[in-house]
Amino acid sequence: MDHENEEAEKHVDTESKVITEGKAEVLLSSAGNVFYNPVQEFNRDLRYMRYISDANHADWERRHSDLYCDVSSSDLGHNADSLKWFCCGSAQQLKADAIVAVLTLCAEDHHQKMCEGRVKRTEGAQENSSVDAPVDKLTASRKYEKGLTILEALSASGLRSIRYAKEVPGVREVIANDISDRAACSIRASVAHNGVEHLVTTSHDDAVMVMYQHRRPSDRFNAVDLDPYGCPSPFLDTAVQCVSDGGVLLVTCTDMAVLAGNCPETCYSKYGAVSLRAKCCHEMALRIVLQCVESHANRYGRYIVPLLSISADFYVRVFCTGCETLTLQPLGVTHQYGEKANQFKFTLPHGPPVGSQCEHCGHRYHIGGPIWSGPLHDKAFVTRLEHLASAGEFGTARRMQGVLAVVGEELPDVPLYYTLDRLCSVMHSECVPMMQFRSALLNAGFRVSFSHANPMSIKTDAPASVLWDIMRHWVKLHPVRQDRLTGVAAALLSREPTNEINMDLRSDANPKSREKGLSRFQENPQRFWGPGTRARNNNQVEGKMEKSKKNQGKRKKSEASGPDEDGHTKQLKCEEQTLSS
Ligand SMILES: C[S@@+](CC[C@H](N)C(=O)[O-])C[C@H]1O[C@@H](n2cnc3c(N)ncnc32)[C@H](O)[C@@H]1O
Ligand SMILES: [Zn+2]
Repeated sequence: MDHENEEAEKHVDTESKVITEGKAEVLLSSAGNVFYNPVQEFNRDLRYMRYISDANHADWERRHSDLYCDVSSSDLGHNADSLKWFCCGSAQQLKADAIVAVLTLCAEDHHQKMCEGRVKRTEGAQENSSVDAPVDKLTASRKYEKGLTILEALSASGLRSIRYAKEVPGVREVIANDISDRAACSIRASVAHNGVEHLVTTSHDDAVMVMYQHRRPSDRFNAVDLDPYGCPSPFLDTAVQCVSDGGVLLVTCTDMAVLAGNCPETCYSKYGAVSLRAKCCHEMALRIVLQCVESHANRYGRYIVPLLSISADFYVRVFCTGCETLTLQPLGVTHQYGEKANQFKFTLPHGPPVGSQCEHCGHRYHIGGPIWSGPLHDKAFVTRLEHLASAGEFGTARRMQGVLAVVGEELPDVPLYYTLDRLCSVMHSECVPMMQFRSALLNAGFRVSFSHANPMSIKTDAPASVLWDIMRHWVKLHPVRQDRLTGVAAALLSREPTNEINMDLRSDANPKSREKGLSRFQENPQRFWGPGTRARNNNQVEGKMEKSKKNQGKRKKSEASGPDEDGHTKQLKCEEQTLSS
């Protein structure tokens, strides 16, 4: 046994517990000085799902051409896809207040290739639907000299890295890094315990340094996984530089309270965007993170393509005084010209899109953002993940299928959403059955979908005036008590509807995922569900972290308490009524 392993043995004492997840076993000291949160299994499961990136990845092609020499290279775009079976999907954290974004990073000069690749793939999609073949020839736990390189920058127990090694085919090296000496020892011991020393390298360093040392294009990683305590901002500048072109960055944020509008000023200082306490705050949180990563990437002539962006479903109370109508103001306008998919010109938009007072209720506005307003997910990527999830090889497969199905149904071009319970509570009205509300939107010629972030969400391209007219129509049929007709409700109801509303039920109002009875929205899975606490203080760095713990503790309290009891109960009651009908 070498010196490092002896050290590892010392730290992982006889009291240590063995935790099994997927094909990995990690040894954790019973002192609790290394972070491990069992409720993140779903998150980790999705990361191990092999997937096909949307990027036309020349580097990947070069590295793997001899691995996959039996793959025809006639359709470069499509085969690059096939070659890019990869380790990590991403994910919904089964914890409160967490979001995850999986992005492909590309250099800007890569854009043209990518656009061409996209077109080719679309054309060839039918005849090439069996893309699973090449990766199936590879095995996990075996080292491929030209295989994938993966960095788990903040590894804690090393569990993810070991699972990457044991469950992902075609890996060259996984670096499991952590700044804590206890964590590093624990990783070493678990790596030896699992017999994956040939694949997993333990690194005991500051994640920022590790990533800076891999900025050169030839040294970059195919995948970088960031799962910090709270906010990933300190790591983003280096992370966007050390991911290869078409490679993947996985970002987890557990400071949802900050992102969801509880501390807009903190959000601005960390993410460069103001968060809002609105019902759509979870999607807004994702969009804030995406714009933050994108702005870091842009500094280095790179851009992002979001593959999957998931928010854990957690209720946040809203204190806005008006009707909460949303309006988006673009910061730039893109015009396509010419025949080619990548020929754009950019102009400044006109604005602002609203007056000083809301046209529906007369209240004033809050301004939040900037946010990423493009698609949150890549459809092809999500479809692949759904296929893999339905193969059912993961502990959380059922949840995966449900969440991915809702994600796949989300309207890709409609940022943010309303929630039906909130529309009803603004009006002080009886709850509208969800299917009836959705039918009214469809009958009026608009599109509607759920968002995975909220079971009561209404994501639609209908203007707010149509939503309020549906509510006015509903209130005509189900009158509100006179004594409740005050404030915002009175202002909204003082106007006659201008759109003709038809609430007749339609079968297409019921999405497939709901029809199939999939487990679409997460439930609180167990006691102590949440982001997990930091590992116990055991070195200087963690000592420093402790100092800020007090402040975080204060914040956590408000996060953890989440919804107020009344609000939550009321929402659930309304949900039960509207969803069941
Ligand atoms: C939330 S835990 C990671 C959990 C892990 N990814 C999992 O799935 O179980 C965060 C880890 O980041 C480590 N850490 C904090 N700052 C770091 C830094 N600058 N460089 C490397 N590791 C760091 C901590 O020691 C801790 O183990
Ligand atoms: Zn209003």
